[in-house]
Amino acid sequence: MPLIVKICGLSTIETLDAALQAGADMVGFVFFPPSPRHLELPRARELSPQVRGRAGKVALTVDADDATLSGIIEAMRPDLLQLHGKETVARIREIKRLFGLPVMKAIGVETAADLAELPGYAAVADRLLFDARPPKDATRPGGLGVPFDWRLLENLSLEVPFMLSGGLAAGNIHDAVCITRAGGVDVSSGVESSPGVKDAGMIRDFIRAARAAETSLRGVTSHVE
Ligand SMILES: O=C(O)c1ccccc1NCC(=O)[C@H](O)[C@H](O)COP(=O)(O)O
Repeated sequence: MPLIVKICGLSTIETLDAALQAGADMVGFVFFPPSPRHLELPRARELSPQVRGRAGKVALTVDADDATLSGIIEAMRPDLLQLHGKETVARIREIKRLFGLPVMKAIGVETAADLAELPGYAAVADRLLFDARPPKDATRPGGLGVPFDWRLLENLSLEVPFMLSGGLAAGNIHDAVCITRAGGVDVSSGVESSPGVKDAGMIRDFIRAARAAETSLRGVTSHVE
């Protein structure tokens, strides 16, 4: 399966275009007011048609209520809901029932103990996203540009597809993919010149490096088989 590359936290026409032109498979939009990447609904409505079947549109929320989710879905018609808060298995089941959209649940990882909750989430989510567990005093639960110990995911066997995020950048994506064998990678801070400000050149470099990592991993595995 080809590596899925997701660029998250896009908020301008120019950088969204850079991600799409460079071949991003998914583009993410953040709906969380304390975030420097937060999008208001009119802006989401404006950017959404630009994606038009060129990539999967992902709406990222944090413990959003039904009315908030409904407004976002109406504004941008996402292909996937990324739930990046403390949503329980029961809440995910309810969101899927109410809105009929696939869900990617973010799991914060710092130690092996954080993987204990995986079976429950894997049973209900369509995808999982492993991100670094945020510090207790963080102002947001993700998009902090901090990696975790990828070796915790080594030899992970899951029925559901999973993606990797947290502090990824062009310079470390090769090791991240080779260690975790993740089916997808997700970046935000690593393609920004400052928090919330995406850089078109960094987006292109990241996608190029991710494709190179994918090719090199394929070479290794086909050699072993
Ligand atoms: O980006 C944010 O500001 C954000 C706010 C609240 C929850 C999640 C958030 N971002 C998550 C992501 O952008 C990605 O899924 C991923 O965590 C990338 O983070 P990073 O590359 O470490 O910035």
